[in-house]
Amino acid sequence: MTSQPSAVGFIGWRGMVGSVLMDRLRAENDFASLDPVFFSTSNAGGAAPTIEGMGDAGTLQDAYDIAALSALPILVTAQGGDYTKAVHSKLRDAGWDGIWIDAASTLRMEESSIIPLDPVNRDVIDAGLARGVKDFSGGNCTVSCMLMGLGGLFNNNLVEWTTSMTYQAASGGGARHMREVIQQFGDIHGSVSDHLADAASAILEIDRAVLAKQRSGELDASQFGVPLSGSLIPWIDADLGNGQSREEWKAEAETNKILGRSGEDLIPVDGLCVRIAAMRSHSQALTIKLREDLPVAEIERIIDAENQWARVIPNTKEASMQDLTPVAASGSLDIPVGRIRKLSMGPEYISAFTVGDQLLWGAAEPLRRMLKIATGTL
Ligand SMILES: NC(=O)C1=CN([C@@H]2O[C@H](COP(=O)(O)OP(=O)(O)OC[C@H]3O[C@@H](n4cnc5c(N)ncnc54)[C@H](OP(=O)(O)O)[C@@H]3O)[C@@H](O)[C@H]2O)C=CC1
Ligand SMILES: N[C@@H](CC(=O)OP(=O)(O)O)C(=O)O
Repeated sequence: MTSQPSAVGFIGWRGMVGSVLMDRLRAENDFASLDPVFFSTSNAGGAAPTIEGMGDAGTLQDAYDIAALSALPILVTAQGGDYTKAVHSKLRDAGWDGIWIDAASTLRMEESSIIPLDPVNRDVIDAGLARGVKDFSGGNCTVSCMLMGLGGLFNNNLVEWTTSMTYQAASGGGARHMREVIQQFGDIHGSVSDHLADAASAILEIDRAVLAKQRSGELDASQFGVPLSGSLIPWIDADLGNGQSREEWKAEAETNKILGRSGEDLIPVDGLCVRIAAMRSHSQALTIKLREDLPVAEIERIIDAENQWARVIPNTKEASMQDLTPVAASGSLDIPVGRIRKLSMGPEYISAFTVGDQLLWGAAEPLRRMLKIATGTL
């Protein structure tokens, strides 16, 4: 017996996160068990995206039409926080009790919501569904990628505390930020290309010219505020006024919410979040205080065994350079975890370095899998 496809409304499907989600849904043939309705905030009445094997795609519905949205049992949105703020409470106030699956942070820390990352917290998701939770907000990209890599240590209750120092890609800001980084690199190159073509030209002269360009105010820095290419920005998201950025605050708050920990069980997680000119993979260097002194080989085994995506990279120069970089991780669901070694502070202190595609496990993939859980296909 074949079951009926599940009706699902998609909002934000053509944005950057939404496009990655659509690619993953297509790649996994998920539309075979879905009856999708596509919405738009800007082009209602336009043509809906074509899905192979599904016939006429029909037209786009108005993403602000509460009645049209309410007709569906599941809504998936990657439209953004402003959209969630504008629509979610209207839907609930109108009595809609469907499942809301969201990429935005707006509802993430609400008591009524769960942060889905099922390879790490399937138990939390299932318990939530059983008690009637209806709102599922995907986690912060850095947090989700960190837990996908190091979930084995957390879920085996081995982490006493951790610091995470991040190296976050331009994509975390959005599509325009990615373009800005490439444009800046191009403009900087253009300002010294004559010197570069001459192998005999003095490197300090090139360096001076690059710096002059970066400081000239001529580079378009309208997205990041200051030049990022050939530099970095040691602050991400809002200033909370206590010395901490909002991105840094999310590390502890969201990690513990994902793991279902609170009160005395809360694991301290803190560090600095830094923007670098990588494209779409976030990296982070961790110092972890373990609850016990375990051999490195056992730590590696626990990390590797936790899920099919966490992949231990041997702590060698060659392997780290080949397999533990944003270039290596981008476009892949694998989460490489390397540089695992004991630190000189004591036998329970280890380092680790992990990289993850922030548009896959950091944004789209937890939503895709939550949709499958909600429709009973995972
Ligand atoms: N960027 C990231 O790294 C992450 C983002 N998120 C969250 O996901 C949400 C969406 O982010 P993101 O995908 O980066 O946002 P985008 O700006 O890429 O897309 C958002 C919406 O903008 C509209 N839009 C306007 N012009 C265009 C265009 N030229 N191409 C495509 N879409 C266009 C589309 O709406 P319409 O079709 O209705 O016009 C689209 O759904 C945010 O809430 C963000 O917080 C979560 C995790 C990571
Ligand atoms: N703030 C993240 C991206 C993001 O959208 O995060 P969040 O989903 O927590 O708002 C970054 O800039 O890399």
